[in-house]
Amino acid sequence: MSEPARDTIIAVIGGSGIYDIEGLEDAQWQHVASPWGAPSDQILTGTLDGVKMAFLPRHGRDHVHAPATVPYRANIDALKRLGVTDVISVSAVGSFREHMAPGDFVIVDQFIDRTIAREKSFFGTGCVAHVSVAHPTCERLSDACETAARGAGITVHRGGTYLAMEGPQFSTLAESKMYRESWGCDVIGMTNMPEAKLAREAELCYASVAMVTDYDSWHPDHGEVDVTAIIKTLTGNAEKGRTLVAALPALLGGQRDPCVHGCDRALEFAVLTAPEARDPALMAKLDAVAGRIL
Ligand SMILES: CSC[C@H]1O[C@H](OP(=O)(O)O)[C@H](O)[C@@H]1O
Ligand SMILES: Nc1ncnc2[nH]cnc12
Repeated sequence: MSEPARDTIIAVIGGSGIYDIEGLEDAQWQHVASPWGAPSDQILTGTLDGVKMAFLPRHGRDHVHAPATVPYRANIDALKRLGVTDVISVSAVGSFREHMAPGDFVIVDQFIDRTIAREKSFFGTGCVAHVSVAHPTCERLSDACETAARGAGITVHRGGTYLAMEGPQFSTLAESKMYRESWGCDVIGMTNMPEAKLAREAELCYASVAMVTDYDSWHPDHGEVDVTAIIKTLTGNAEKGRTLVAALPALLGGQRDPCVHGCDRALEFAVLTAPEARDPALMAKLDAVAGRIL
């Protein structure tokens, strides 16, 4: 028997320079408690064009969380607890490609995860699970982001590999050249991992909209990466991002069928630990993320 359609709830995780979204009806900042710790901030909820929306500033409204200390698990768990179905990450990135210029948007579809000091899974001792992240972003959701971007007149590149670095320092020249020339990466940032992996474990569709703010350090005609210039580019392009987000409810609709790519069933065959051997304390923490299958 086919699964019934359910309410769409779109979450936007706003990155550096994006601390709010406008135009929500019944907007309110809500505290959402999570067994995985405190999320980055309260979550703004409301409706846009009749579709439920949630907004979470990844670094907090006052930008208090560094890339390595963003509470990624609490954030994804809190969104899941709110009933979110679709997560759109909006991030600042450096570019490794001449044609992906500052101000352009890239709908990322692959990642290389070079982060080293972050909690990357909801699972572990007492409940072991392995999900596939071969295709870490949702094509259906990425399609909507691309359409929204094109409709907003944004120069958008569909597909690209995002190098997730630990930071908080920017890359050395040698690293930048290696990521670009040997590893074939297109953009670089510090936050989409483990966020995308955790979204998959939580059976949420995830798309990554990356706004190019700089050319990292490889480009011979551009100087070192400078955070002031990054924020200036971000601020100058914030309106584009807002227009993109505002178009999403109409494109995604208020009801959704099961994801054709299976993002919302990622845990179906993922848990290996025998039911009788599962740790009750961990099982309790997994109530939102994995409640559907546990
Ligand atoms: C402000 S420059 C570096 C900072 O910006 C990006 O954050 P986000 O992905 O949340 O937009 C990048 O990953 C770094 O964390
Ligand atoms: N060059 C860069 N490296 C890492 N994160 C970034 N965020 C924006 N620009 C970046």
